[in-house]
Amino acid sequence: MAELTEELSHVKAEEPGVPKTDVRVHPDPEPAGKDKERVPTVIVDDLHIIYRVYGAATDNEKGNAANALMRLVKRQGRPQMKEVHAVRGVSFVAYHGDAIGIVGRNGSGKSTMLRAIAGLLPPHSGAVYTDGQPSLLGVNAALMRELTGERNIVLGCYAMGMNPAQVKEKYDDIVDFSGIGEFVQFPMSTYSSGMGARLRFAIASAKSHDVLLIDEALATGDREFKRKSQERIKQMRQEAGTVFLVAHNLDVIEETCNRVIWLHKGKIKMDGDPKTVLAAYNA
Ligand SMILES: Nc1ncnc2c1ncn2[C@@H]1O[C@H](COP(=O)(O)OP(=O)(O)OP(=O)(O)O)[C@@H](O)[C@H]1O
Repeated sequence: MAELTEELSHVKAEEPGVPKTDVRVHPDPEPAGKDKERVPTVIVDDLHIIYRVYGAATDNEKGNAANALMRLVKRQGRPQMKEVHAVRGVSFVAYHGDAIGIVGRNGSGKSTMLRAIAGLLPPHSGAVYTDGQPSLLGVNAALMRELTGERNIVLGCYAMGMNPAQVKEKYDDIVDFSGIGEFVQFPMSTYSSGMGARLRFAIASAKSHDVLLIDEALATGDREFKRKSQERIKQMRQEAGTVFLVAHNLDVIEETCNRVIWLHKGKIKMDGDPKTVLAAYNA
């Protein structure tokens, strides 16, 4: 741990041409953890993520029925490849105890950045350094729809590294927290999207995470569930993890986070305390 911390601070010190942030209100906010140690958990260094989309139409080849039919008759595919530059040179450091809200308009790169921090998308250039295992909790996180909630809880807990005794100990708490009641015995394909999201959040938050990434998970819950999940996030912060939260509901971000990063067209537009950043974002 000490070695990694030293290595991370070394990397930060060497940053060459970063950051290209428009505004840094408070670039290194005080960590919210008990010990107030400034231990970096995530360093994002001039990160670029580019998607390659194969078979995309060229600009002069509009996607209409006549063109599609012609290609079908000629048995032509669409060999063209287009690039979408979703994250463009993002740099920041997150610390133990931070709960960081990520805001931005649709398509600004929020989910892409979370997936990159989780290690699910390789950087085109730049790098992400994490201290500990990041866990991404998204609305579409992979639980198995054809299996019952019960089985998904067990599998999800195993996937997070729990042993059978720990799963047994946490099981009732997960079911209670999710509020899905007797639906736990039904396949997840019978759940509403809100029920599925609640169960995913309950599973993921049953364990303390080094770095927990939450993508819109709170958006689908009802008022009571939102309150409970905010409490749980606060608790996870105190347990010294780092939480990233992407949500369009700015009230949730303001109440839950101690720092907000505003992404705009793949770049950081502002990074600082929630009140200041959200006021600018709303302006
Ligand atoms: N799998 C993909 N393949 C190609 N392009 C993608 C893919 N996923 C996202 N993009 C593009 O990358 C850009 C950023 O998308 P991203 O989903 O990260 O934005 P977002 O801020 O999370 O949006 P939203 O608020 O709508 O969820 C968009 O232009 C989007 O079209």
